Amino acid sequence: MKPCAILTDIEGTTSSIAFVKEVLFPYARRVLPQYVASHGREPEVRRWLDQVAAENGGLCSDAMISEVLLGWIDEDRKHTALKALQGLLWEEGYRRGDFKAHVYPDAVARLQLWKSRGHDLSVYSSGSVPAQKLFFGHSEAGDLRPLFSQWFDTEIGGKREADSYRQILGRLERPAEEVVFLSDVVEELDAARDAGLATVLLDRRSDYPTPRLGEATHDHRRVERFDELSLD
Ligand SMILES: CSCCC(=O)C(=O)COP(=O)(O)O
Ligand SMILES: [Mg+2]
Repeated sequence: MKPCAILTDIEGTTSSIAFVKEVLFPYARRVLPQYVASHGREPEVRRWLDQVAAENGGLCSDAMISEVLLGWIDEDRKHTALKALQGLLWEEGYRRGDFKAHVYPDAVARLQLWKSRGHDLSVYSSGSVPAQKLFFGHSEAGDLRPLFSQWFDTEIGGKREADSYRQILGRLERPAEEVVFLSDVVEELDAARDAGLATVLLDRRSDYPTPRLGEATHDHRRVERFDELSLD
């Protein structure tokens, strides 16, 4: 088979939702107020804090901005500013070895196989690109960053918007029919398909105890594990 490109989501697809919700988010919640107080004047941090303040009626203190961000963590908001800040917060935790990122063993094995067969692998996640690189650089299976050639986050556009996938196709320099998008979220797959990509729903039993079977809820190809997915 001609080598193709695989574009994969992270949370719920290569990796468990529980790890993100039970390890990463509580860690970010715990360290955020102190981090904002200590690093809030650094331009890379200030840029995002100012964006949050402006979008919330011009919040006038960093303590108020922190409160908004803590609320967004609890709501699992996929806001670009929050995601960028979370990447900065997690950096020290990964470096200190406080946690390693979860990646399902079936995903690791299949990604390695596809890579060895010449398929091109890229990531598209709501997590910021630096957060994605930390995640795969400090995974339970070791440093998986060399598997991936390109990384995309919501700076290219929202994951439920077809235009984001059109932008990504331009960066991959491939026709849509050569690209397969893997995700656990039906609305993301709908948007990718609108842009012409092939789509596969990852419907992992540990994350989604009630199977999202076809017809009534979606009409994407559905698998529960990466090793059910053959590209050949
Ligand atoms: C890779 S950063 C940690 C996960 C995260 O914060 C996130 O929002 C992941 O969302 P996804 O688009 O990968 O489902
Ligand atoms: Mg996901």
